[in-house]
Amino acid sequence: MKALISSSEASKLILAEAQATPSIRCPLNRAAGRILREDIVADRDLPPFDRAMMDGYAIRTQNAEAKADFVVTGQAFAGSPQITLSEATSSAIEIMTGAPIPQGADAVIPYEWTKSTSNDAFTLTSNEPVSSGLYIHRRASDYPNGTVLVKKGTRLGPAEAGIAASCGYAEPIVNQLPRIAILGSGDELVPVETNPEPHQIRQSNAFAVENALANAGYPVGKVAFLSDDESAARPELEAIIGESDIIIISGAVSKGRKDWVPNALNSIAENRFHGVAQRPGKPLGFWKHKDGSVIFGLPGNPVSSLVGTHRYILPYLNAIAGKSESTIIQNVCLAATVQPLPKLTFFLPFRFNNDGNAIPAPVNNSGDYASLTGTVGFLEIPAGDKTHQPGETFPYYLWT
Ligand SMILES: Nc1nc2c(c(=O)[nH]1)N[C@H]1C(S)=C(S)[C@@H](COP(=O)(O)OP(=O)(O)OC[C@H]3O[C@@H](n4cnc5c(N)ncnc54)[C@H](O)[C@@H]3O)O[C@H]1N2
Ligand code: MOO
Repeated sequence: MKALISSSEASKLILAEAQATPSIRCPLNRAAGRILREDIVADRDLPPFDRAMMDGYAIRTQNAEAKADFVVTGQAFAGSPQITLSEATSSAIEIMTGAPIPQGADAVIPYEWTKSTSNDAFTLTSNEPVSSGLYIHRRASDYPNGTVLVKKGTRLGPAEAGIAASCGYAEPIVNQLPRIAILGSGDELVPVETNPEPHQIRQSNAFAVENALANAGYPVGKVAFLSDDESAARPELEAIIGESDIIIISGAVSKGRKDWVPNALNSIAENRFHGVAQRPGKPLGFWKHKDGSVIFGLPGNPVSSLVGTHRYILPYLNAIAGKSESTIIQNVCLAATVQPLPKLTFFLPFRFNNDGNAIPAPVNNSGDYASLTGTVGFLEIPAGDKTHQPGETFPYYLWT
């Protein structure tokens, strides 16, 4: 490891390598979680016609004021073209939610406000005021044709997918997904379904990191394990680098005798940094391969791997995807005192209290992943000496 660099410097060096992935058209039903590379523009007024907001009767309000009996002269259904309310006094059209308001009608009275007097007649029984426009969702009252409804750079969540569909975007232009590989390392690791020997542990980091990425919209294409024996593992490492855009190696990046990964990477890729003044996750490293792929070396301790993923890898993925909000980092108020670390940026897990302030929830050490459950993410506390007081604000990152 070289001299430690600061967390913000590490982030800058990583983001300096963030080149946008190509834009592609993707069928809407497979675009969930992708980042829009085009604006979604209304191709018609929203709503596109005056539509009924209740099941009931479309009438002229002047007749309602007279407390007249109404005669039903027709029916209007959603999906049927607009019809006309006859000019005869007291005529009404029975109408369903979503149907076009008949020509000549200016209000919809819900069934609940009426009583049938015969098969095709009713009276008004409610004292509710019936004003012009009642239960009519007016054409263009939400957005006129041509309005940008969702901006380029937005993640396609459920609402955005619905909006894109209603505007005719069957195949919106979105980010192409990078090919991501996660590599675990360490001879102590055994598969999750195994009964470990006393000196073994079940591998957990790849699951945690893969989950974090998948939840954020970045599915992982490959997960593999490297042995601590460099000569056996190195060809596999090189093959995986050759077929991936982003390689995340968890473990074997520190100073142990079997921590061969950093030197191996140094010989095949350019090291941008190795060692960050932070806790947890000090031995974090970052390499750029000449064929364009990037390699993150996450420290193997589970808390360090997860914090590094959220603090550095997800912002990189958001940047290459073109996500516009990726640069916005929110701040939260402390609900309790926090002692910073003198020389290291401190990533401190926390929970929200009922007021939305942060209750620190420190882990025992960076192997203590069980303490993360119940936390929502972590605070970023800069290096310093002075105890921070409740009410002071700090940036935070949420688990995905
Ligand atoms: N002399 C020094 N020793 C260490 C330093 C240092 O600066 N000088 N840094 C320490 C810090 S901080 C960390 S963090 C660790 C990181 O070490 P490695 O990245 O080399 O990780 P490993 O040694 O392979 O593993 C650490 C720990 O995590 C467990 N592990 C690894 N992979 C997984 C996995 N996939 N699932 C679950 N658990 C995993 C592993 O068994 C170890 O217990 O180095 C310190 N040492
Ligand atoms: O910095 Mo290491 O990630 O704490 O154990």
